[in-house]
Amino acid sequence: MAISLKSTCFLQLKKPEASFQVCFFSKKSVVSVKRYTPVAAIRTMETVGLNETFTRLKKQGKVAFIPYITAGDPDLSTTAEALKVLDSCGSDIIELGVPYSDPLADGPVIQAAATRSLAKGTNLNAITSMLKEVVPQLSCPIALFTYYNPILKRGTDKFMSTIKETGVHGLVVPDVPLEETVSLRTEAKKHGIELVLLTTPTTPTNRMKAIVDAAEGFVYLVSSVGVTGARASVSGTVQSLLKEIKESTTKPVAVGFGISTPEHVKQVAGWGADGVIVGSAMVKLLGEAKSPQEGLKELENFTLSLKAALL
Ligand SMILES: O=P(O)(O)OC[C@@H](O)[C@@H](O)c1c[nH]c2ccccc12
Repeated sequence: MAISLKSTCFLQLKKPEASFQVCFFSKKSVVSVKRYTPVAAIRTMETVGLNETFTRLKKQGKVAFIPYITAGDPDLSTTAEALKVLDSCGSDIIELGVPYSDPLADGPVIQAAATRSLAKGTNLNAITSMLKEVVPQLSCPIALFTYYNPILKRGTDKFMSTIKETGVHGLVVPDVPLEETVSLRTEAKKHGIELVLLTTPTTPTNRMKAIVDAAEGFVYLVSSVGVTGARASVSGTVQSLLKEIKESTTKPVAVGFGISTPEHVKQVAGWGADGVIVGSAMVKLLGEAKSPQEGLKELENFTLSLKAALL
């Protein structure tokens, strides 16, 4: 028996111990086929967290595909649809960026997306309202992506409780210095939020080890110095960086920055990454399309092409 999970449907199985096959379709082509027993299917419907997602994928010998998009670009209703498209095309975790006025680590594509989104009036309250509607419809966990200032403005405890209520599992804060992560980690843990930390090619080994020890969910390895943005190739140093990090932890390591083609995805997965993150190339498709519908269609095709590189 094969059903498409695009429509929410509940199977009435006469024999609860029976298992059934679920095909995940997109554009009438089967993206992946999974066999479920009713309990597993129900568990899958309730999204598991970041680390548990990596554990499940590792058991299957798979690498996580992790797209990033900026909330509110071109608008929040399109973001809601984009999350569902990314999920149905097989994303394993989705990074959702909170637009910020001074995105110092972002390149021109994501900076422009943040500017467009802020000009539309996007704010954290509108994003959390949208997420409360959409997260229950997703099968993969969300990691919210924000700079540190919006957290400080709202207050760390209030910020964490606010995002927890939306069903978000993870948080990535690219500009929080390691020394200031103690309070952030305490509040995140208190609210059951996995705080992802980043290490870069220029991070000294001892500092990298401290970052890796403190990271929850996964370790984000930034592939190259500079800001976010699609690059013609991914730096070969990623392979040795992954080896060095994996010698000091069993935590999953996902690689981001510059990855923008199926070849890049396959290459980084082949170097031993547990996850591959693609942001600017996704954001560009959505934010610069002639219409939201066209952007969503391009996003779907692009996501399937990148996901296929991991199947
Ligand atoms: O855009 P890229 O080069 O594909 O890199 C991923 C990146 O967009 C995403 O993870 C991200 C968005 N903003 C960031 C700021 C810092 C580090 C990472 C990010």
